[in-house]
Amino acid sequence: MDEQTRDAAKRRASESAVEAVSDGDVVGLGSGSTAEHAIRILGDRVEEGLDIVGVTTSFQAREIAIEKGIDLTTLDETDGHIDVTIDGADQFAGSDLIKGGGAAHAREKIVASATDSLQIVADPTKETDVLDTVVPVEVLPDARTTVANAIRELGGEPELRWAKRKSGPVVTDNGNLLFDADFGAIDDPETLATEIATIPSVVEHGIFPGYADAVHMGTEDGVTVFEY
Ligand SMILES: O=C[C@H](O)[C@H](O)[C@H](O)COP(=O)(O)O
Repeated sequence: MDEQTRDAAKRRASESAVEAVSDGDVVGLGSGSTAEHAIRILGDRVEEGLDIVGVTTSFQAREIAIEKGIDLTTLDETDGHIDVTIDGADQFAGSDLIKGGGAAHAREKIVASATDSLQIVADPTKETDVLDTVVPVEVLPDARTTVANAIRELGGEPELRWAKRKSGPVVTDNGNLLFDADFGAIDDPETLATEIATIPSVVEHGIFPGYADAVHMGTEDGVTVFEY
């Protein structure tokens, strides 16, 4: 699938997911290139009269939402409740997800866990039978060596994520560092999720076991919707 076809598939997935949003909803706004389509489409609907407020998951999502004129709020103001969230994923195996390719997974998990209905938008390159892409792990900077050792003890190979146009590591929106940890095929995502979460000073990791309520997978000529 070339980049243009893939981008069109991402947009089709987003058009489908936006149908899950109703007037009056508090909407979680995800991060990444696929969720960007969804935020832009929602912005167009708001201009046509759709009445929603958004809760953003990253600096990126906030910038796009502001540009598109979507009113924003916070989880503190909505009593920790979100009706529907539209977000992307790096991989999905049924309702199990790996997220954080854009380093936004900590805020994304806060928003997802506060959400009644998590709608995932993806293109076909994200679908897999068994999760096997790297797991992003956000850590407090002082703990990078101890967390790296603990990841190795769990069978993973951690690599500090390096910035592309800066000499040094990626620093998350929360001011932390990030490992991409290669665990190979992850047969039991729920157990690994719990094990990584219990490492001291891990802020959040990118395994979202059983989180998706629906995955909208854009294809070359349509959309396949998986509901869980
Ligand atoms: O941290 C980033 C998020 O988890 C994204 O939703 C995920 O990486 C998918 O991004 P994209 O739609 O650009 O592939």
